Amino acid sequence: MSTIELRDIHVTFHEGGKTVEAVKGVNLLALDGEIFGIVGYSGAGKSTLVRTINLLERPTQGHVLIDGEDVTQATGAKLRELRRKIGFVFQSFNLVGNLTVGQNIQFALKAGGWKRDQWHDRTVELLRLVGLEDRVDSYPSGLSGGQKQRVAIARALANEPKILLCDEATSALDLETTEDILALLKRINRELKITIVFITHQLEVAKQVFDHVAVMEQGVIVEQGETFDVFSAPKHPTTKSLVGRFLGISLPPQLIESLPAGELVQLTYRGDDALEPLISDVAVRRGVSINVLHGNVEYFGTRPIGVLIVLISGEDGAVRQALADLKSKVLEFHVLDRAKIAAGATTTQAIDAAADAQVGGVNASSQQSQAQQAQAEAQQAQNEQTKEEAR
Ligand SMILES: Nc1ncnc2c1ncn2[C@@H]1O[C@H](COP(=O)(O)OP(=O)(O)OP(=O)(O)O)[C@@H](O)[C@H]1O
Repeated sequence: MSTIELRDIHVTFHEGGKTVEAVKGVNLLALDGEIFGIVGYSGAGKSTLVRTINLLERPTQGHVLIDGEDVTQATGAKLRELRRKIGFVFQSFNLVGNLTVGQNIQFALKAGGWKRDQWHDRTVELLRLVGLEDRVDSYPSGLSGGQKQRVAIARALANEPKILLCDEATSALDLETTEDILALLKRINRELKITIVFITHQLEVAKQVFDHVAVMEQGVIVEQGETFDVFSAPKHPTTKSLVGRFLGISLPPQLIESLPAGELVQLTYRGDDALEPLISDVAVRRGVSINVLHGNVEYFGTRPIGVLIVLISGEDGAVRQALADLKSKVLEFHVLDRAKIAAGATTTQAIDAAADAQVGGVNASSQQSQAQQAQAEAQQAQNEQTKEEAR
């Protein structure tokens, strides 16, 4: 097991006269034996950051500490030793096509200084670990995506690393194969006590295996903490958007036309909170009707996060009070733009549209009050001029 600490990491690229600050002052601590996830949209700087851990990318500034030792300046034998301690699994598997499965693994064993007479037993041991002992003589072209990734994982474990870095390791796989690979990585993490840093844009992955998670955007970590805490109460717009897209449930556009008048609202809540009694309580107390139109619950580890779309109808003042009651009790509360959904938008787009309309409304009303004030000032100037003329 190993801890990984990144202190104030910066990575700046200079390319074709342009400067790209891919990572800007990242601090991160992955604990001994945990699975630490980094999530974010494409271009956020995740790959660049994770590559600084084994110095495939040298930080422009900052420090990389493995088990408390500052390795940032490691070169030569020290660097080779560091890389041996850290396995790497890529999205595209990176197997050598003209070598068999066994030879791909032996390539790593040779690089790691294993004696030739140890290769066979070690290869069998590794392939057994990933459930592919019968494919030692197959070529990568004869394997499925999931099998290729299993071989890549076996190869990454060849030199008994203490740390495994996974860069979008499941992004090229279908859902079922993703689950198999995640289960394998989880087993490796627990049984071999290997610390894993896993980067992905898929919350489907994050929710299943990450102990802690950091959310990255434009080279900085915008939020980090225990996975359930971060995703059940997202604070930064990027985290909200990732969660919104993941939990987002859509209403069929045709449904909107047949809905009675009322406010359409999306509520996100901790799935172990009792939301149904709350909804009926609010409905009775405020004298409104609240219809549940759609719902979804996702488990982050063993803990659920739920999302519901409800329609609240009744007298205007009562609906406003009901909205306020619900807003104070849930994690996230969004009024949906009905027109957008009727036009085929997802609920995430409808939330954004409603928020824009609100901002527009504020602007519009402030523009209106500015116009009223200008009119009042003009009227006052006119009055004073009239008084002046009268004198
Ligand atoms: N070698 C490089 N030279 C110049 N710019 C680079 C280099 N590597 C990455 N970048 C830039 O750094 C930024 C972050 O890229 P990075 O690949 O780390 O992001 P990411 O979050 O991993 O995204 P993706 O999942 O799409 O790879 C991008 O703007 C990218 O174009």
